[in-house]
Amino acid sequence: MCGVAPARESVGVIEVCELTKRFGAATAVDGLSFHVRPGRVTGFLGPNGAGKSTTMRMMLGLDRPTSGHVRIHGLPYRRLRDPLRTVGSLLDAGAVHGGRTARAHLRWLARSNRIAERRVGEVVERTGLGPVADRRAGTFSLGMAQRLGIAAALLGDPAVLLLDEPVNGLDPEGIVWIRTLMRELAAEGRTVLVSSHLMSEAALTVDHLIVIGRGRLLADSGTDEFLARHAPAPTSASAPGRSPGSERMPAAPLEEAFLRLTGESVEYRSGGTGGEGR
Ligand SMILES: Nc1ncnc2c1ncn2[C@@H]1O[C@H](COP(=O)(O)OP(=O)(O)OP(=O)(O)O)[C@@H](O)[C@H]1O
Repeated sequence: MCGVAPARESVGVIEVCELTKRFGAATAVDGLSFHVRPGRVTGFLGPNGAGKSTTMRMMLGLDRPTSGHVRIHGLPYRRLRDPLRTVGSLLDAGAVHGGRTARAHLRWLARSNRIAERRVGEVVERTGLGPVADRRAGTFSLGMAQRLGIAAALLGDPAVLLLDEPVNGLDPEGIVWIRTLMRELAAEGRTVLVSSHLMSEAALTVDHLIVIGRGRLLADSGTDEFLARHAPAPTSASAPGRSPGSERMPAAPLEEAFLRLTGESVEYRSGGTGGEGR
């Protein structure tokens, strides 16, 4: 899994290889290895504190791994020639200069990353920011700030998107919108990695699941396979629908399987040798 893949097999792929991050005595990420592939929405799931944000920060070169590495398109993030045009990310929607208008913020990002100015209008349109684009970002609701963060992520027309809890702060209409957008982005052939601590939310959107608990990999499988393997009992739910925004998977059994799996990991850790990890 951690070998160097031929360049053509790395296009759009995020390779996480034996990744570990310690903060002092605490282990936030513990020997994680998985691949995220293009053309589908991959859910990155785990309970609060499982290590999702820390892993995503290492993908973006914002945190340095204690050991192991991440490659995107076969390279560490810092060695990508045009990072914003390769990887778009939404980590902290609040990280915008509050005194600038949304449009000015996007223009500034475009200019400083050699991105064509016309992309600003395109992403404002795609994220529904039109009516507020000329307002100062400091006055935005959390939902609008989320949309601005997503507009910034899409600005460079990147092949890879990393979205950390993108539904946070969105109202029901916004949630349906982001779900549909993620499915469209995957259908365009992009790699979409979206973190959530709610399986019920992810179940409606993702094709593939990476589940972690206490920094360790618990599952890496398609949603159908995950359900078959971990759900407690067969359900009468019909086969998953595939149209954007529709009910894709029976959420309740998936939620139950997720709680069971992550619960087991907590039990295993606390009942283990003790003193290890966190
Ligand atoms: N800078 C830091 N210094 C110390 N500990 C940290 C730091 N960043 C994260 N941690 C710890 O690492 C662990 C993993 O945190 P992380 O934020 O990656 O989890 P998460 O899965 O994203 O959680 P959530 O769903 O709550 O956002 C937690 O125990 C957290 O307290």
